[in-house]
Amino acid sequence: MSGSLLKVESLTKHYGRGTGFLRKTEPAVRAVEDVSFSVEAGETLCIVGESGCGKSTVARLLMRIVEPTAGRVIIDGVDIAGLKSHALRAWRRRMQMVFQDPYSSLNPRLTAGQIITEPVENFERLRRKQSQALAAELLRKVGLAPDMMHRLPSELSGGQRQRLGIARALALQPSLIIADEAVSALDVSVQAQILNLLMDLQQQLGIAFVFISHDLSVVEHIGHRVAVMYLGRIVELASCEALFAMPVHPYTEALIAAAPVPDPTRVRREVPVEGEVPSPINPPSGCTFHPRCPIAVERCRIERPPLVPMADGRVVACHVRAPALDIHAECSRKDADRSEAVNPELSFAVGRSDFP
Ligand SMILES: Nc1ncnc2c1ncn2[C@@H]1O[C@H](COP(=O)(O)OP(=O)(O)OP(=O)(O)O)[C@@H](O)[C@H]1O
Repeated sequence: MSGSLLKVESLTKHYGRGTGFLRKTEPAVRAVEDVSFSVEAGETLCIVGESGCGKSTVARLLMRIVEPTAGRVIIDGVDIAGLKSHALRAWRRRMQMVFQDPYSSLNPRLTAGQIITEPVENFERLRRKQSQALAAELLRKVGLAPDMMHRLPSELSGGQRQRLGIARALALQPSLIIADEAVSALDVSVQAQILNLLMDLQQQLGIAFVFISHDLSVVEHIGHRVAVMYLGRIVELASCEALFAMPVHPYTEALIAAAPVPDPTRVRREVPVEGEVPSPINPPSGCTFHPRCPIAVERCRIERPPLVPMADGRVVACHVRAPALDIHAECSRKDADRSEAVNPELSFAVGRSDFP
């Protein structure tokens, strides 16, 4: 995985809550805990999970809008934590963000043309003709007429504004775009247009996406791989195809079962997930999903399950469905009994790992 465009290693963010009543230090919000993944050039990695599971905090950590409590974000081999202002600015050209709300994320006083060219003008001076040509080119790229460059955001529809947000993100020719709920505020038909536009741009320009969404139908449409988050942690990371065909973690299974099925011929198992999402201030012991899990066993209450690589390349954190093997104990047993060449139980654990 050394050639990954983006590598995230054990990323953790605890939001401090300062001192409260009677100067007692209030416990931190454990928003993101030990999150690791990688993204290849031209790939779309989706991050899904219920509200409050830490998706947007991951996005903010990737963009260095907030500082991590621990862990590393490495882009093209460079750890962004070590970058000082000049290098950080240069690096920011490579990673851009598209936000959920196309209404509030665009400056209402600037024209579409100024909005698009502003990021470039932060780095270099453009002549009037150059900026007009750039705005026209990028508007065309996102399916808008070049003469829209003279309009204000208030004169555009929701879908047109989101296209404008994408054009702005493209202006610096990034290799990675972080899209945080980028289509959630749009009508379903406009959502499909924007998703198709993002996929076309990926094909043409080889851009990678980290696509954050709570909507599984959107993820199934656009994703190559999917990371499922629960209470700040990744519980399953798999190819999109494998995840939807056969979810392994009981939380993934419940999320997919709860999502509306667009195809009536496709039957999904009913897997109810009961109870509320616990607080990230005082998360449950062991597997944090255990209080809501229909298949939890005693071990789940005590021990946190590690992410275990499976034969099809996915990683899953579940004591029941993906039990971690004690490889050392297994090897000693094998040394003692050399008559058996291959252990069929061990073979499942050898697959492509998403650990950096
Ligand atoms: N600045 C902050 N200070 C304290 N706690 C925060 C802060 N930002 C987020 N949190 C908490 O961190 C946790 C994760 O929040 P985050 O916004 O990352 O979740 P999310 O999965 O993106 O949710 P949503 O889908 O609702 O946007 C939540 O419990 C949230 O309340």
